Amino acid sequence: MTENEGKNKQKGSKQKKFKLYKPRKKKSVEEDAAIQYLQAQYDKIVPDEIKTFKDLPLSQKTLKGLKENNYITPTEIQKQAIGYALQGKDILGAAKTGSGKTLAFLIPILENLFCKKWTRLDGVGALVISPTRELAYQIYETLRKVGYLHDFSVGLIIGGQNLKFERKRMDQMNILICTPGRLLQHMDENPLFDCNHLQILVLDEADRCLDMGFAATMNAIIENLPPERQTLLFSATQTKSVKDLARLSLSFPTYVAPHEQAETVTPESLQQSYIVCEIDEKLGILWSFIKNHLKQKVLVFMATCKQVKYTYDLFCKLRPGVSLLALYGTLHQEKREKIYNEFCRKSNVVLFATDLASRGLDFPRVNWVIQMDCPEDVETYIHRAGRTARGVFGKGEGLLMLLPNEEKFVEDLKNRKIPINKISVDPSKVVAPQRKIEALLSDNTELKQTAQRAFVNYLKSVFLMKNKEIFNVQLLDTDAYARSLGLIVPPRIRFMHKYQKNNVAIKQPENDEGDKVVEKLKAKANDDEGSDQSASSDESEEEEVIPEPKKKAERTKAEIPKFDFHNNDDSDEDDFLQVKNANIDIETDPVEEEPSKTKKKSKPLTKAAVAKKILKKKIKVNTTVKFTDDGEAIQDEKRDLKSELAKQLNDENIGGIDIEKAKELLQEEDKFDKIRFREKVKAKHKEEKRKLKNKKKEEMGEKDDFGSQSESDGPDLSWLPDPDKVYGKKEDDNDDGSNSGGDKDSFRSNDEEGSQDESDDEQIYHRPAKRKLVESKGIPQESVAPRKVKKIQDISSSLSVQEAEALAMRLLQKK
Ligand SMILES: Nc1ncnc2c1ncn2[C@@H]1O[C@H](COP(=O)(O)OP(=O)(O)OP(=O)(O)O)[C@@H](O)[C@H]1O
Repeated sequence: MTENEGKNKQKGSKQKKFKLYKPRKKKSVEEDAAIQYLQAQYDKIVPDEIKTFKDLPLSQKTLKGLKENNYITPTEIQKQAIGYALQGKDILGAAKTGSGKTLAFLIPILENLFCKKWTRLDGVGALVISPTRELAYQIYETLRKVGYLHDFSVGLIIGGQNLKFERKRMDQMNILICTPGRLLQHMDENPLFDCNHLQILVLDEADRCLDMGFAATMNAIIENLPPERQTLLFSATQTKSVKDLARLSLSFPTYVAPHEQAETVTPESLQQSYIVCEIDEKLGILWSFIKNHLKQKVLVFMATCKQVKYTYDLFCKLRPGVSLLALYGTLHQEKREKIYNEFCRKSNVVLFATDLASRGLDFPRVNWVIQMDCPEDVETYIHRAGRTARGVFGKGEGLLMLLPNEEKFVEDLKNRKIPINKISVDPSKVVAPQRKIEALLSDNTELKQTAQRAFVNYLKSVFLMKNKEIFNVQLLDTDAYARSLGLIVPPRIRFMHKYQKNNVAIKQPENDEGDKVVEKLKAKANDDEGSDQSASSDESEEEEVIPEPKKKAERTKAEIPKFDFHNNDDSDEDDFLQVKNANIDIETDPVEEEPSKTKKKSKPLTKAAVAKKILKKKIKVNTTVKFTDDGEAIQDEKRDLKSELAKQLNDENIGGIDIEKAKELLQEEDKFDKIRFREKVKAKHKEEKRKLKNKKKEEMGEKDDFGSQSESDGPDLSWLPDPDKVYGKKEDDNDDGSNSGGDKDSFRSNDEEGSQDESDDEQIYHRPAKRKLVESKGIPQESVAPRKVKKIQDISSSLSVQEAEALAMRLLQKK
C-alpha cells in the first residue's frame, strides 16, 4: 500500500533485499499456489469452529497485519460474515454496536483483491461508503493498520479535502473509502475516475446510507457501478427493506446477524438509564453532571449544531474544571479532525456533539454517553448509546434525558429489547448557574445570539420530528426553556407565530407518503453528506427577538393551532416551511373556509416575484436622480455610463444579470473613470499652486505695507516741492527702477507667468528703491543713514517755516 511504503521500508529492509534477488517467476508461482489453496478452503469454513483468525483461510499478509494490531480472536460477526464474504456472497450484516463490523468487511476486501492479484493498473477494486467523514477516516485508518503488508493503494475521499489532489490520484487507487457526496462529485466531474472493474461495494451504516437523506446521491452512485459485483451491507440497525435491497440489486443476500437471538440489542456491558425532567432543568442537570464527573470521559448528544455550539461556548466560560470539546457538522473539516483526534486521545474530557458522532465512531474508553435531547427514533438511540461499552472488554453507561411527554419513548426502547431503567436526580445536587449564565449573556452579545439560535433550532428540530406522539413543539414551555438558556426575553419563533396565527389544522402524517416526506425533510437538512442532520436547519435561522409568551397550561394537544402554509411571506423560512408543508396533512376549518378568498390570499409575494416584476417594468433599481429648482434632472457624471459596450448592452436589454458581460462593462467604464480621475487630480494641483502663489503674494504685500509704515517713522519730507513740477518729468526714470508703477507691472507679469522663478524675474524687471531693498534684506530703515537723518532733523527743527522754504529752494537751485 502506498501509504505504508515508508513503514515497509523501516520494518522490512531484509524483506526488500530478498525481493530484489528473488526471481519474480518463482514468487509468482508460490503466490498462485497459496491463493489456490486459500480459495479451496473457503467452502469449508465453519464459523463455530473458528477460534482465532488463523483458523480462517486468510493470506499471510492479512494475518500478520491482524496480529500486529492485536486482533487474535475474531468477534461473532467476524466469524460469521468473513466466511460468506470470502465465498463471494452478498451480505446483510447486523451486529451490536462495537462488535467489530469494520474488520468483518475490511478483511474480505483485502483477501478478495489479493486473490485476484489486483495491481495499481487495475484501478478501483473496492469501494467503501460511509455516511460521515469521521467514520470514513476511521475505516481508512483501520485498513492502513491491518493491510499495510498488501500492495494496494488506498484513497480517502471525503468532503472538505483538496479536490484537485484527490482528482489526480483517483485513477491509481485500488480501495476507496468515501462519503457519498464526494464520491458522486468525482463520478460526475473526474474523467480519470473509473469504477468499471469494481469487485466489492461496502456500505457501512447501510441503513443510514440508504435512507432518504442520501437517496438521490446513492441512486446516482449505484447507477455508475457495474452490476456484477459483491455487495456487503453492515449496520447495528440493519435495513431489511426489500426496496433498499432492490436498489442495490443484491442477489440473494445472506443475512448475518449473530445477536439476533440475544436478550438485548445493545451491548451487555452497557448500563442504561433515563431521567424525566422539565425542559428548563436540562442545562442545570448537565452542568451538575459534568461537575460531578470530572475524571471521566463523557459524550453528550444534542439535537442541533447550535445547541452544541452554545452549550460548549457557555460551559467554556463557566469553567467546569475539565476539558471541553464540541463536534458538529458546520465546523471546518480541519477542526473536525482535530477535535475527533483530541477526544480519542484524552481520558478526562467532555465532548458535546450532534448525531454526526452517533454512528460508527470508535472513541476509546468513553465512560458516559448522555443523550440530552430525546433521539428521533430507537435506531438513533442505539447508535448514540453504542459509543460506549465497545469492543471485547468495553464498559460504559448511558443516560437519556426525557421531557415528561417524551417518556413514551421508553416503551419503544423496551419493545426493541433495550434494557433501560428510570432513575431520579437528587435535586440538592443540581446546581444551575443561572445567575452567572444570565450575567454572561448580558455582557456578551455573541453568546446571547448563539443562545437565541440554540433556542430556535431546538424548537425547529422538535417540530421536524416524525413521531408527533412523542415530539410536540406545542407542549414545550418555551419561556422557561429560554430562561434556562439565560435568555430573559424569549426569542420570537416565527414559524410558530405564523402557525398559531393562521388558523389551519395540522394532522399527523400517518401514511407511507408522510413518512417519505419526513425523510425528504431530513435529507434536506443534511448539508454535509448527511454528516449532520441538523446542520442545515441550523443555518437557516436568525429569528427576531420579540417576546411571545405562551404558558404551558394553555398548550394542550386539542388546541393545536391550524397553519396556513400558503400564506408565507417570509422568504427566510421558505425552505423550511415548504418541506414541512408536505410533511403535514392540512385540513382547513370548514366553518371559516372561504375558498376563493383564501386562494387569492395564498399567492405569496416573494422577493423573487418582486424582482421579476421590476425586471419586466424595466425599472432601474438603486438609481438616484437629482433635480434643479426648475425641475430639470441633473446629470450625475459619475453614474453615467459612457462606454460603447454600455450603450450596446442597454440596447440589448438582457433580463437578469450576465456576470461576464457585467465584468466587461466594468472594465470599459473603468477607463473613463481613470481619465476623469486624472483630470480631477490635475485641477486640484493647479488650485493648490494658485493658492500658494496668492499666499506668497499676500506676504509680499504685507512687507510693502510694513515698509510704508516705517517710512512714516522717517523724516517727513512731504513739505518739499514736487521735483517733477520744478524740473519736468525725466525720460529715463523707468530705467533706474524707482517707478512703483513699473514695479507693479513687473509683479503682475510674474504672477501671470505662474511657474517662472519669481526671484529671477524680480532681478530682471524690478528694481525696488534702495530703502525697499534694504528692508527686504531685513535691515531696519532707521539704520540707513542715521547721521544724515539726524542732521536734517536738527536743521529743520531749528528753522522757521519760511527759512526752511528758502533753504530748500536754494538747495534745489544748486542741484
Ligand atoms: N477481533 C477483535 N479483537 C479485538 N478487538 C476487536 C476485534 N474486532 C474489532 N475490535 C475492536 O472493537 C472495537 C469496535 O469495532 P468496530 O468499530 O468495528 O465496531 P462496529 O461493530 O463497527 O461498531 P458500530 O456499530 O458502532 O459501528 C474497535 O476498537 C476494534 O478495534
